Amino acid sequence: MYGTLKKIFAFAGSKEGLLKKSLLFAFLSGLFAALQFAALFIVVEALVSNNRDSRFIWISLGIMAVSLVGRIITTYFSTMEQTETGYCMVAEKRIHIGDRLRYIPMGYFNKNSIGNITAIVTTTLGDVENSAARVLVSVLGGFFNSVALVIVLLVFDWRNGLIAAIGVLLYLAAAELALRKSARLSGVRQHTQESLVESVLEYIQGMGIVKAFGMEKDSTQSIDSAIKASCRDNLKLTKASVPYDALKQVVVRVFSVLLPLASIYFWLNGSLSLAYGVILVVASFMVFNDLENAGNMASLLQMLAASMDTANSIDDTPVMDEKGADVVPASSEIVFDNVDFSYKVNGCGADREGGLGHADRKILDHVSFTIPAGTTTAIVGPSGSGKTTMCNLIARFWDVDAGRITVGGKDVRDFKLDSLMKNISMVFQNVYLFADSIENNIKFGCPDATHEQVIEATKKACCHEFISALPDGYDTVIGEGGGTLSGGEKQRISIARAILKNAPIIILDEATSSVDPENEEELQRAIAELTHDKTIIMIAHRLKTVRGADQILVLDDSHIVQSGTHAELIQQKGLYADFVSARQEAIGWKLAQ
Ligand SMILES: Nc1ncnc2c1ncn2[C@@H]1O[C@H](COP(=O)(O)OP(=O)(O)OP(=O)(O)O)[C@@H](O)[C@H]1O
Repeated sequence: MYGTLKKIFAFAGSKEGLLKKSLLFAFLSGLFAALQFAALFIVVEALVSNNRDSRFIWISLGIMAVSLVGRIITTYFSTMEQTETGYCMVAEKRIHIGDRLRYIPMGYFNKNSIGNITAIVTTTLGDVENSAARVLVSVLGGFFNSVALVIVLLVFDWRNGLIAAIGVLLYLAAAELALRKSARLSGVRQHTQESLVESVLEYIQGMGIVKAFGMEKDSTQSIDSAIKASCRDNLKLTKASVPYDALKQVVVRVFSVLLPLASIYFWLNGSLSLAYGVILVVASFMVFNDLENAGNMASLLQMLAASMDTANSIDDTPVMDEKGADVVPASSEIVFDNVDFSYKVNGCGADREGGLGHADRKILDHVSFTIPAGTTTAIVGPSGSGKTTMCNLIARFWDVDAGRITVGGKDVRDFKLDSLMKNISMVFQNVYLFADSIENNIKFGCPDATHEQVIEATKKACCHEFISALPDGYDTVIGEGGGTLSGGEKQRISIARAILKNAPIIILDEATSSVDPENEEELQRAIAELTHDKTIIMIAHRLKTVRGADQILVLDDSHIVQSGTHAELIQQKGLYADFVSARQEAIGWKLAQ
């Protein structure tokens, strides 16, 4: 139990002080409660000795009043501090996780699916938020109070005190056994809870496909089994604690009877006064009442500890930014120097410890090339050859396994991610827009931009007109993922975002999906504005774009198999010429028009 309590204090982080304050108030509340005991003693002794002096009644009432007011005030503050601790420490943790995720290699998101992370940030931390501080204060407060009462019993009559102490120790032993038993099961339950959230998310996200293929019935199978697993593990956890709960009950019941019986016995044999006897009978009920409350809460401790372990597990993932510095590169030249890269099947891309597992496929094998500053480089190659991966490595979504990638002569691993990304704008094929206003989506990489700057960017990206025509214009809130806009509109908004950011390097994944002619023309104009005077690396699908590039890199089978201008490559026999001649019938990549 000590380890679990320590974990909660550590989890509280900068809010540890608040937690301690809350405990202090709970402890004071216990002391005020014990005052009732003194008041009662005064009354009982007056009754037993037939003392009719009303002063005793007034003193007793006065003590009772102090006890009551003291309890109300201390309980109020203890509850307030608990609530604040719960919300604040979890808010801190959520922000910390959010920050950390920015610096974790993308491979982590493969291993730990989005559902898993969502479960941690919502349900797992929700449990901690609502109950960690309350449970801790109730458990520790309860134990403090019962120990304090045992001490009082020892002072009044050591024999009764000893019996109570044995009862408390036996109860604590049973509670510790219960905690140990639930430790393993709590972890399993935590895992099934995460799987449940994961299945629900997947079910909702895949609803469109499910409907399109009429698979509604089959698609619920995974969610059904996740619900059943969650139910099974919750039951297992509860059932596992039943014998220990019963044991705790036996201890409480036996000692609750034993203590008053002992007081009566000692009074009958003349070794205890009547007043002491009555007080000891009352106190014996109080000892086990507090202990029982604390013990019931203690069974939640292990579940909370498991939740905290899960939330902390994100901290164990190595981040990419630890050695980075704020670098302003001398130029926007990009160099791949003997780069090797493969996705790790059992780890993330940045994990370079284990070498290649048997199922790891090398995506890049000793790849070297230079993209001079201010030029356009088109990457072409069959589907799955690694074009996107190559672009993502420049932005350090993953780290290379061997060799190095430099920007302006500096290894990208020497940059802080923020300072690297100041130099790069990425325009993806699948645009993601946040459930926020159009203006905020455009300002995403540049939050300090003015409205005028946003309009200037949208005019260049050919999207000002359609945005202005929307009922709320730039304040229009778009659905999550940009669901309420067409593909072409989303693409142009993402280009406006990149224009506003004005980074010297543009990584562009050209749209393959057929855009209608009107959109197509506007899209090309937007791209021309974006890429003006920049260093561009693009995954090109259209022959027109490829032709205009200063350099074409043909990627196949983990190597750059050809490089040069269109005119040079078309002269050579090879993959590029084959692809150009195959045109529309191209096997994996399309050169439209
Ligand atoms: N996150 C990932 N984890 C594991 N393997 C991946 C991951 N992303 C891509 N791959 C694999 O790496 C290979 C290269 O993928 P990549 O997306 O870079 O190719 P591409 O040339 O851009 O393909 P396309 O033209 O179809 O978009 C593919 O076999 C792909 O399945």
